[in-house]
Amino acid sequence: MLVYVSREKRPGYDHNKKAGAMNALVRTSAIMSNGAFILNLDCDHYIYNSLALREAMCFMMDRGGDRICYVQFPQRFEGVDPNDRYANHNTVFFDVNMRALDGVQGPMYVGTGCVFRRIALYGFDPPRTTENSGCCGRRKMKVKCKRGMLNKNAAVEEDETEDIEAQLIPRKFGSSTTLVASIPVAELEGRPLSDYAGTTNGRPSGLLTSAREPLDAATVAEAINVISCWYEDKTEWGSSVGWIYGSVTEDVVTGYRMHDRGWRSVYCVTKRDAFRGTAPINLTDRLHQVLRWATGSVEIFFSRNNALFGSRRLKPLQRVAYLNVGLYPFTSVFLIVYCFLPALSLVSNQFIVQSLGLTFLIFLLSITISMCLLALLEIKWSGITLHDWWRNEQFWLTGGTSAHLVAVMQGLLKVIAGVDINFTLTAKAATSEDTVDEFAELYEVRWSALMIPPLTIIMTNIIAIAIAFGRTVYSRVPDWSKLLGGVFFSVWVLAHLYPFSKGLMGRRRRTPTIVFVWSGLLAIIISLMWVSISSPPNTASGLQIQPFQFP
Ligand SMILES: O=c1ccn([C@@H]2O[C@H](COP(=O)(O)OP(=O)(O)O[C@H]3O[C@H](CO)[C@@H](O)[C@H](O)[C@H]3O)[C@@H](O)[C@H]2O)c(=O)[nH]1
Ligand SMILES: [Mn+2]
Repeated sequence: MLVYVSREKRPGYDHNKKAGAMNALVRTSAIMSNGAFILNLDCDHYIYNSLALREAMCFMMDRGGDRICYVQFPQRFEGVDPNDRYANHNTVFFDVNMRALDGVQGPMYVGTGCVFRRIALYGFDPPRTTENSGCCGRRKMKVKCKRGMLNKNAAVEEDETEDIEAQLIPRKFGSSTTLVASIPVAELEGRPLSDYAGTTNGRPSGLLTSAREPLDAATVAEAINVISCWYEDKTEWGSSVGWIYGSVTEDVVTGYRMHDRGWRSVYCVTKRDAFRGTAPINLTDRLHQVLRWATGSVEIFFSRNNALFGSRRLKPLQRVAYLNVGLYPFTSVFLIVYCFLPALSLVSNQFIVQSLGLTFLIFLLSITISMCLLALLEIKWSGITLHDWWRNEQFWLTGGTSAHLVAVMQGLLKVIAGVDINFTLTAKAATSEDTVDEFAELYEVRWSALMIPPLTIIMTNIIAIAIAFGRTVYSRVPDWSKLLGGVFFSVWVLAHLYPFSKGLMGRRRRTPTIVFVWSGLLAIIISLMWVSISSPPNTASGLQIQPFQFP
């Protein structure tokens, strides 16, 4: 059965974007087919490997699979330039971070390519879970969750509480009795088979083979009723049932709520990509996409979805992972300081520490070595290429100094002054056959204020190098090794921002070098001016310049 659904939208009713659309779909499909499992794909993604669905079912239907809320597949993209200039494939995220999360409590939900268990979406608890307490969650307690209205074999004494729960149902799921009646059915059909030794409340075999009755007019009318725009009024849809509203990254929040209830999720990487989609390859679009994600993260940090307030069912490491999701945009502040520091020390001719002591060198060395080992481990373990990793590092700095910073400021504005956050949909690449260059988008330069901080960093570092160079050349005893040491850090920053500067140059591939030569010349001229201005006035001849000494 294929049904195309278009929900009702009206002025005066917030349609809640994607989250609202998904909730409407969940309800209307409950009436029409009530499948126990739901695949969610974005409009810019498609199925590339139909067998992937079966793999998801294997996890869900396996013994113990009834505590899995969703199976997430990696996002893979088409139409990205072969050099992957702005790390659009997000390889490090999808092949390192998400795979690592699979060993904790499960990967985050990333919005597309995800198979859900229907009743997990309804905001129910998993059948059983573990509560962690004590230091670092070392004390564990197995919990069998009461299934509330789902528990059909409830003891007679519980009848009274069930009645109360039954009365609350309209408040939770809305007024449709058909919808409410479909919930226990979906729960039963989603269970693993009962003939495993370990399953206590499995599904009798053959249950799913029974024929479905064709839709009658009454059913269709009910299916339309549940997607009318006032259906959600005074219900818990969007607050604790279904996709959660009010965030620009509704996916992370929705997945978090499930993990918080104690559900597990699974990451499934198939040999042949399960799904494929498009990604923005233009610098401006990419920066705006990252801005939206980072803004969502800051929002999460300042909301009740901050993992610090999570329940005890969240595994300690999973809590740390979600904390990181909310915190990472804030690192931009430090990142920006780090990008200006090399320039500052070149200009002022001072290193960040007064003297290079042994302890400092040991610290520096051990941190550097452990970071290198970490990178090596990530690359070896996940099988990504060095190129993928390097692109990711580069874009981390580009996004970190631009989008993340703006996201933090936007988030603070929202929290302190209540200014609302708008976001633009991620631009979809226009794939027309007649364009000569497949990656024309890549070279399109569209100005955005987000580009100012990285651009300033580039300029400052180039000028600083020129100043230091000029000073060393004109000093009586040139200290070249010191210059080299200082320049190294600046060049390291510049190397990270190379794809960004390429993005500003537009189409002609020759341009970057020319512009670099020009900006280099410009910076040297500025530096010479600086040197002549700052030369002390009491020198005898014109060109004699006092040597600069390490303080
Ligand atoms: O009013 C709306 C707006 C968006 N969508 C859907 O939301 C998807 C995501 O929007 P897109 O502009 O493609 O954003 P991306 O940055 O590509 O999306 C990533 O990030 C989003 C926010 O975290 C997730 O929702 C997505 O699943 C994830 O692919 C779209 O494909 C649509 O299917 C709607 O259904 N209704
Ligand atoms: Mn998209």
